[in-house]
Amino acid sequence: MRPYVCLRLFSRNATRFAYNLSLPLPPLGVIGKMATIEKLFQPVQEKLDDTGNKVTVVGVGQVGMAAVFSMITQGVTNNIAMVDVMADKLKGELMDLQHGSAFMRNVKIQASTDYSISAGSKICVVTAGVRQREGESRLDLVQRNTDVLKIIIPQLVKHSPDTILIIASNPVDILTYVSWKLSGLPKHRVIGSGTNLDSARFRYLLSEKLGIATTSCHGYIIGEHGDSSVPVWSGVNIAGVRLSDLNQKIGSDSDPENWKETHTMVVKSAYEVIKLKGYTSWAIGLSLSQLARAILSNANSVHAVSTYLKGEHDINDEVFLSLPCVLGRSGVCDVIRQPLTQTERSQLHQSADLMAKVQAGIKF
Ligand SMILES: NC(=O)C1=CN([C@@H]2O[C@H](COP(=O)(O)OP(=O)(O)OC[C@H]3O[C@@H](n4cnc5c(N)ncnc54)[C@H](O)[C@@H]3O)[C@@H](O)[C@H]2O)C=CC1
Ligand SMILES: CC(=O)C(=O)O
Repeated sequence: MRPYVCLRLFSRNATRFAYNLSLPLPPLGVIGKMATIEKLFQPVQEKLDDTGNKVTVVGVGQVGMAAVFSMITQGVTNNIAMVDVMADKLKGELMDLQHGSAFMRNVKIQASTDYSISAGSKICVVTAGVRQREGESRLDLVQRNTDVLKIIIPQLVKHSPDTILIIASNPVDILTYVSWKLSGLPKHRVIGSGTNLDSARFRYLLSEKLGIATTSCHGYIIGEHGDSSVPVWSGVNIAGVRLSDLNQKIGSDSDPENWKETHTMVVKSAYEVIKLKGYTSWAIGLSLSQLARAILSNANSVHAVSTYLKGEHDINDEVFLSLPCVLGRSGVCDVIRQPLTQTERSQLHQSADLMAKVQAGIKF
């Protein structure tokens, strides 16, 4: 196997990059014997490579690169490995980031088509696979992306047996279930990006309607990331003031103010962006970065992510859907027991039934 060459000898305390170059390079020791470098440094001890916060991102397409860019510019990690099947694309993305090294804070970035580069990752984010074309639903991608995960997941677990998987590839809830099955990891270490994105879209749209900051609008979308997602109108609040106390019909068909439309817009969001620019990337990249930060910093913060749902809200199937979860260093620590209305509960059950039906048709 070709060596991975870390260029840190040439850029001490700057951003560090490695790539499995097509030509074998001399080992580090040989580079280190260059006269100028020998004159510059008095070696005291070997440098440690482990930063304790390594994240691997599989798939350097629109979503993967938005996630990488968010994580390194927001200081979530300073140790990223990127894996994809397209060697040229990988190298191009690596070089492009490398040219930004003067603007970053000592980030180590590696890229390879070989999964050994992912070894020792605290988190592996999976964004590989096909995306929807205009008019396609997320569920239309299920078998194609299951086949992609069959290649990826065993490799990730082989090289990082203690890792936490964050799945973003669609249909994300089904593929989180597939990853859990393929990985053999405990359920708290397999997480789908789920409705963290839908909830963010919801909060943004509420903020536009109310004329206040997105961060001051509190509310969760649960269930499926996508068409059957469930808005928890009963919990939407501003500074603890529940909108459902002000408008008892909020979110229902009979609401004269038609707040339901806000959720409809959330569901349509991805389709609209895909129609306009071909894909969605920035918001999911930021969402993945937030989830990685929660885990790496052991934040015990609450996020709507896709998790193992059997036993919650009387769901009997082995499905992964989003509920608000406490995320920390070991993955999902708690599922928040939201009190749901009868309508919200029955919508969640419909999502679960749909997931179970789709899962039954998957060829592993
Ligand atoms: N969960 C969410 O909220 C969101 C999920 N997505 C999903 O994320 C996925 C990726 O979307 P984009 O980045 O836009 O697609 P893209 O086509 O830009 O990138 C996909 C990448 O996966 C790579 N890939 C394919 N097979 C692979 C394999 N076996 N091993 C390693 N890499 C492989 C491709 O070479 C490509 O670079 C899609 O399934 C999309 O639907 C997209 C947006 C939001
Ligand atoms: C594509 C997708 O899943 C999203 O942007 O919500």
